[in-house]
Amino acid sequence: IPRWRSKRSSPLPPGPTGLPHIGNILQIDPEKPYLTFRKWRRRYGDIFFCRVWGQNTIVVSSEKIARELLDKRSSNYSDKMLVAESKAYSLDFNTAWLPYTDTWRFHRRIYHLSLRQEVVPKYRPMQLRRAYKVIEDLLEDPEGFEEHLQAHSAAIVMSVLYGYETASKKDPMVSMIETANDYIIPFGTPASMGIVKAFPFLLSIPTWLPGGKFRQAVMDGKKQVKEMLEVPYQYVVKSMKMGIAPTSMTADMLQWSEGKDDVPDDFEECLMNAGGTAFQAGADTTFTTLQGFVYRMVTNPEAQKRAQAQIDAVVGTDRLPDFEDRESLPLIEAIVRETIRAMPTVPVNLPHGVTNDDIYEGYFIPKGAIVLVSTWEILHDETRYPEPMAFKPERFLNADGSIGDDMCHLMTFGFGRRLCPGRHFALASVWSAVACMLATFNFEKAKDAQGRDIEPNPRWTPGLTSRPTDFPCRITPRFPGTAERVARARVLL
Ligand code: HEM
Repeated sequence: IPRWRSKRSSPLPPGPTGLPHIGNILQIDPEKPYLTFRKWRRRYGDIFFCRVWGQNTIVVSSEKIARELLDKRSSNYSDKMLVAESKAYSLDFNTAWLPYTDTWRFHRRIYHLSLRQEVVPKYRPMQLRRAYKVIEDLLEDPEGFEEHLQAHSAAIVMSVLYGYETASKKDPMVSMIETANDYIIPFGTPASMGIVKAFPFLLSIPTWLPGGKFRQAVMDGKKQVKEMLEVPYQYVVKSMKMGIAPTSMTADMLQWSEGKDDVPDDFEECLMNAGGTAFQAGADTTFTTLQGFVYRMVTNPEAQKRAQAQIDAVVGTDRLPDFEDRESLPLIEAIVRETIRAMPTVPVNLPHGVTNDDIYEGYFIPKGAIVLVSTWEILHDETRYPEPMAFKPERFLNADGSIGDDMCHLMTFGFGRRLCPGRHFALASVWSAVACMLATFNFEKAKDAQGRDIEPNPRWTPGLTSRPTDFPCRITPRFPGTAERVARARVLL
């Protein structure tokens, strides 16, 4: 592939040679792309160039370059590519796939009005109530922890978006959304969209031909997406008519729009789409982070004990931690940060599209390219984090035990104008669940029939988020009377 140059003849960043048409796709580890990027970073440096299905791709592995391009030059680095392809899949409802347009800006306005830092504290009682429910679920069925954390994350997000209270087991609304997710997640990756870009006939062949299975899946998926967007929205509209809708992003925005004259014509569609996006963006990510926390606790008993001792000293054993305690519990904060540093929830950031040709440090960055930030690589830089593979929450503490000012965990929420609008809410959800679980349970290795520890050897899920799964562990209450403690906390909430 010729390394083409700009008029000013600046070279593209260096990078691996690829094959015609498909580029470097076969060289990239599909499950752990950040490991391939690590190899290439060592060879080519903090900014390198590759092609994925003919898509020019710039990969950034340093915070300095990510900030320079995506934050400081954000007006040029906030677009999206594959716009026609995402439409073909009916994924163009999703904020994260929208190009840099007024529709996208209005989606961001919705999130800003309802999820900004000053607004999210109103959801704290709900977040705590949901954290108490996790304690109850773990008391009843500790082995099903993965399922409980997943249900918890979905519940908390359904509540903030729609004021919808999920039923305890297999909620019908959540199941419906998850069915749509089974379609959206595999189809929604840049690689699968790239396949359609490369072979557009896949979407037009009759369904009964062999390749037609693909087309059938897309057709079914479109129906599921439509349902996923409309049903929860209609639920809020109906609850509002009945005067029983609790506060939520959708209810607040419907109220906000009443009597306003600067509301766009497609307001309803935007609100539906913003809700659908935020469920997708928020439930799986929160679950992934909490699952990562459990794994780190099982494998790092010392860190766990120190955090529990701090909770016992600050909170005591009568009540449960609440947000008022947050500043007095620096170790909990440090554990959350280190959990995310050790395996960022989103290890490689979502693609940002380049609007106009640009030059960075003498390298040409072509219009139409996408920029990926390898967050995992930045957070495993051994010059910044010695022994990067070790779990050490104390990295984030000052010498006097107070929390330090390295907020690197925020990088897992992205950069620039596309930065995750749900981050304040998400971090509060994670904090409350982590603090409540550590106050009440020990997380230990499971034992085999001979009473020996079973070393957890999790599988890390591939995809946009990566979480440890399929590892056994033993979750036992730290004190007798935990159920009563939860019941008391519930009354006092
Ligand atoms: C631990 C939890 C979460 C993580 C790690 C996370 C991470 C991310 C990341 C990496 C992006 C892409 C940013 C970029 O392109 O630079 C993103 C975008 C987004 N997130 Fe989150 N997120 C989380 C929770 C949430 C929650 C709870 C919500 C809403 C309730 C949410 C809503 C969104 C939306 C709407 C976008 C698209 C933004 C855009 O393209 O303009 N996220 N998130």
